[in-house]
Amino acid sequence: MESSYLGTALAFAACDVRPALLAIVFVTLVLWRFYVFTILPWHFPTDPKEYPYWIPVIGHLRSFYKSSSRLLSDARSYFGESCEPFALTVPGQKWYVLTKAEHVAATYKMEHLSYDIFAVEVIRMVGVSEDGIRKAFQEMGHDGGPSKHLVRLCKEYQLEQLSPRKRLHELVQCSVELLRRHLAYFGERLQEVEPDLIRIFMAFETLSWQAMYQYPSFFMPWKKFLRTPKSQRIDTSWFISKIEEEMHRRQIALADSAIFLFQLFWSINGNTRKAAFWMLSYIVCGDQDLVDAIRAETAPAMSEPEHNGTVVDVAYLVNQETCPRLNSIWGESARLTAFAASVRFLTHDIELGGKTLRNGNRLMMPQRQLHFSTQAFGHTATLFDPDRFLADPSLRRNPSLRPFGGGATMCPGRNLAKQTTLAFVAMLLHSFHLVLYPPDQKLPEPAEGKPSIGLVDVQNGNDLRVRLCTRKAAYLSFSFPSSTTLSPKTTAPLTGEKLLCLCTSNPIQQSLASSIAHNQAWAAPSTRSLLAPSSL
Ligand code: HEM
Repeated sequence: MESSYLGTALAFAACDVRPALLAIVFVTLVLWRFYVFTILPWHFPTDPKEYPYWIPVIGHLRSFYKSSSRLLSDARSYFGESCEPFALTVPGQKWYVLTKAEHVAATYKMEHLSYDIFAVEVIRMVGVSEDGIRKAFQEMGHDGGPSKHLVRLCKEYQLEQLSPRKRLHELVQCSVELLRRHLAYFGERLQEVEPDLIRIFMAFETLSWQAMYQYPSFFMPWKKFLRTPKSQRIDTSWFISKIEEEMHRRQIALADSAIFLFQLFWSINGNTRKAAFWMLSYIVCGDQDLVDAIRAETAPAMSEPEHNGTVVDVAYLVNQETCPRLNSIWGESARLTAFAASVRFLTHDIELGGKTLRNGNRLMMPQRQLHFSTQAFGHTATLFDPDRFLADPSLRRNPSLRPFGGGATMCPGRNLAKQTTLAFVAMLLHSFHLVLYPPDQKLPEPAEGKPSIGLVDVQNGNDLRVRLCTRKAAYLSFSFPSSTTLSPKTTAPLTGEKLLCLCTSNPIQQSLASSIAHNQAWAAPSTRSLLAPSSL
């Protein structure tokens, strides 16, 4: 009898305790929130204000992974669109966010701010062993010069390979002349060891980081590439050969070297294909006059088929004077689709816009916030305007325009990306009539929620389908690799109308004609293309 009283009393107590506990937790959180987001800012008025959150340490983790760009916009409007530096906690780490062009420009000039911490985090995340990381960051003398670590050397070699006055020309020539046939950086060997590389790479990009943990075999092609005797891959670029020599000198294990090479492959190819996709999407979804205007403007750059030199005069295409509209569209599509952020680590306090940004925290400069600034780009900032940079060429130098980042980490591949993309777009428009099929498609939606390290991906299920009809067989005939069995002169399929999923077109590696010749990009409306991101 007594025990049943006790049981009932305990049950009541348990029932009563839960709401009481909840109340205590709630009151504690309210007090903590009041202290952190009201009292502390009052004590430290020059510290950037922090966007409030409810769960300590976790901060804005959930909203960040749901849509980082939405979180940043929400935070900005919370602070009244003031453009002052503000702070965000994403888990356990405080990030200062800069959305004002002047602050971003000032930060890019602070070359002493550190980036290495992020380089190590990424290398570790993609699976390089601790031994590989140690060897990569080991300072070693080189050719009698000062001691440098591999990541620094890699950057210097990239700059030499990609600088217009140095080795860029050879790379662009190779990329454009053999647009689809060559992996310009790695030569043909990489494609030979893994013919399915493009599809695997796009699958990787879709699954992003998860892919590396789930499929360690992903790095196999680069291992096979490294194992291939150099005499069998003499078309490897200068840059890749130098990095390979350096990794060998440092005795970096094969598995780690393969991951380093993969990372380079990723940075070289990941964004360029998206640039071509978005640029073509804007053009094809615009009106026919735009297509005609670009064709007329770029026509002098297209050489005659009998001519044995380059198919397309890239210098003519990238020149603002000779091709102002093409260049305007390049700038505009990069402005609208750049979703990355430059990042820095604060190794000491800095002053910016009257605020003190404290040592030990991280700094983020998100491009999208700058690119959608109505102050810089007017009330149409969120809309595509093909003539924006044509009407106001000074916008090209506006400090709010940062599709390639800036300062010490500014993208060294920007010239290569622009040249190959414009060459690809011009070749495509001169080779084909492009018609939306089905006709009522809208511009694909960007996958805004997905974190990006460059241009935004397309939203799942948003591929654009176009019907291609050949205009000039001559350009196509150039596009065919000699190895393909479908010779340009004899191939029947090219005379008819065909479907191509634009997403499949990797301008450097795959090329339009190769896609068609290998039947990879053909897709009946009911058949999902193997390569379309949404089908992976
Ligand atoms: C449209 C195409 C491309 C876009 C939008 C793009 C964008 C970017 C951005 C935003 C950054 C970070 C900048 C910063 O932190 O401030 C970056 C860095 C980098 N990009 Fe690109 N990129 C493109 C193409 C390329 C190509 C073709 C290559 C190589 C051939 C390349 C190589 C690199 C490298 C090595 C870095 C790291 C630089 C460093 O840490 O110092 N990118 N890119």
